[in-house]
Amino acid sequence: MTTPLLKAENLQVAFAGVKAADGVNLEIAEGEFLAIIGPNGSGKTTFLNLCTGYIRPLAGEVFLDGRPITRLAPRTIARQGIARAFQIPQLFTDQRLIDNLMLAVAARRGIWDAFRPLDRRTHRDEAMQLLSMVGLEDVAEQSAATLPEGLRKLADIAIAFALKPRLLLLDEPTSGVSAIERFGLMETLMTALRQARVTALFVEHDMEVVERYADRVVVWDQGRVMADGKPDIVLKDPRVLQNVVGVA
Ligand SMILES: Nc1ncnc2c1ncn2[C@@H]1O[C@H](COP(=O)(O)OP(=O)(O)OP(=O)(O)O)[C@@H](O)[C@H]1O
Repeated sequence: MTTPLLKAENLQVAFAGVKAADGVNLEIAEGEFLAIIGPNGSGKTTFLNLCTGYIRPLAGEVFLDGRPITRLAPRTIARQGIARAFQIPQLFTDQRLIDNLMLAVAARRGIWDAFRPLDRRTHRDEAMQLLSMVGLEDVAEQSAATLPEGLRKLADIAIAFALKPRLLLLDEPTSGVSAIERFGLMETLMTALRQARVTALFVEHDMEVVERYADRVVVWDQGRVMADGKPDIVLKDPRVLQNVVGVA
């Protein structure tokens, strides 16, 4: 049997008595595109925080490629291959887009290289390649502040790719993006993931996006996984319809 890329085993977390993870078990295979859905406050973001080391569980383990990462620092986990893109893009808005990308490349390579003229050229080339992966090469010189939300989301994804991750965690990639732009953003994301051979997990509230793009959907409820399977089956489950989709 092949080792899953990510494995969560019996994760437990409580905040002031509220169980944000109440025995989470989940495996993600290499190459999967997995959606996490669930009501507000059910523990989806907490799970991403556990995988990236931002919070530590009271009990349980997270394994990357069979090796425990649960108690490692977030930057160590990032270096081992887990990157993250946020619901609110994490950009330096007073900087040009290309500068944001060059900083991300420099952070991976070792920041001091960025100040040597020769290395600056390599950083710039890699930054442009990352921008072209998500179709943003034409706005590279623009200030990040001037970009619409959909393009900022793509820029944040390009920054996550700068880490050369094996697993990308995305918190609501389509939130704040107009209905018209949503599918375009997802198409670009899917192409970039395939091209870079990156496995991904995304938290999503838009069921049309989940149905159209996810290979598998995992449903969270009160800090637990309540359903797990193919979108066309899970999204028809009456319990899921009632608890998550809001249709009785
Ligand atoms: N740092 C924290 N301190 C205190 N309580 C927290 C913290 N993080 C999460 N919680 C609580 O843990 C529970 C799970 O929150 P979490 O953000 O993981 O849910 P979620 O499913 O991502 O919700 P949403 O869909 O609204 O983003 C909630 O009751 C939340 O208030």
